[in-house]
Amino acid sequence: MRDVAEEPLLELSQVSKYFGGVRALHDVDLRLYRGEVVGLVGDNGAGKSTLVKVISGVEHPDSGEIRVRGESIRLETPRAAQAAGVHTVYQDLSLCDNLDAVRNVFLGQEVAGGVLRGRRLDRHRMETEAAALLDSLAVKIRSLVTPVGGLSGGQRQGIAIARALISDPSLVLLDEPTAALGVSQRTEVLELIVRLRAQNRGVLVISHDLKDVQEVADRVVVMRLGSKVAEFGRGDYSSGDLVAAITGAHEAPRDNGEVR
Ligand SMILES: Nc1ncnc2c1ncn2[C@@H]1O[C@H](COP(=O)(O)OP(=O)(O)OP(=O)(O)O)[C@@H](O)[C@H]1O
Repeated sequence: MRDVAEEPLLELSQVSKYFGGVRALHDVDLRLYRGEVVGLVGDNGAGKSTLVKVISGVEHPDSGEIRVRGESIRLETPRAAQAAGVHTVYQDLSLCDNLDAVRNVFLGQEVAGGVLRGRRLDRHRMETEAAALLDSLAVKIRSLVTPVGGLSGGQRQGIAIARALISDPSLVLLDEPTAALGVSQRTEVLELIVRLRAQNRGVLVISHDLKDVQEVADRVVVMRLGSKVAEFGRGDYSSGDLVAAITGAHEAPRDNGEVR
């Protein structure tokens, strides 16, 4: 059933997480809907990674509730998160440079002897499916059968996202997808994000790059010291507003928005 009604795909209520005496997350509320891109920003140590880990089943909240499509759920493991339709692409992408794009797209999902969702997969079928996934993201790779080590950062991100799409997740979490990329590759990756949204998935993007976030996000959530401190809709904020929320300043700095 399609939930075109306003039921959030993902809803966090009052989620807190401690590491010993460190309060990494404090009563965080977050909603994510289908077909929207939410940017998650904050200074170092703000709690972004912890939040992503909690949503991806890597860490477990000490208190609070997580709902997926309205149902309260315990995301005990990354596999449980994936089964709930949540897939995370981490910054390191976890690609095997010596393997080709097809093998990378299926990496870790062929463990049961090439069986995917109950179907046995042969190489030909894997090639066809990998090509279709990459196509759906408009990722252009000259050859699917050469090692991915020599591909551009944008293409590599495309392959990692294609791999995420094998399980047809409704929510994709991207951890710093544009970090360390040149201008044209960043544009490619922002286009990938737009495609994920067009596929009616929810997308949560962690980024330090406020320009990228402003460009691609329908909403921006700002974290500071473990708490969600602000939320802005597209077009409802300036760069200065974002910087002020991130740093906790009451007024935007006047010196070109440089973050200290
Ligand atoms: N495994 C851990 N053990 C102890 N403290 C942790 C652990 N993971 C995170 N923290 C602490 O929790 C707080 C939030 O960290 P987190 O990594 O979530 O922030 P972040 O916003 O992702 O920062 P960055 O942008 O630097 O990655 C920090 O004070 C951090 O030191």
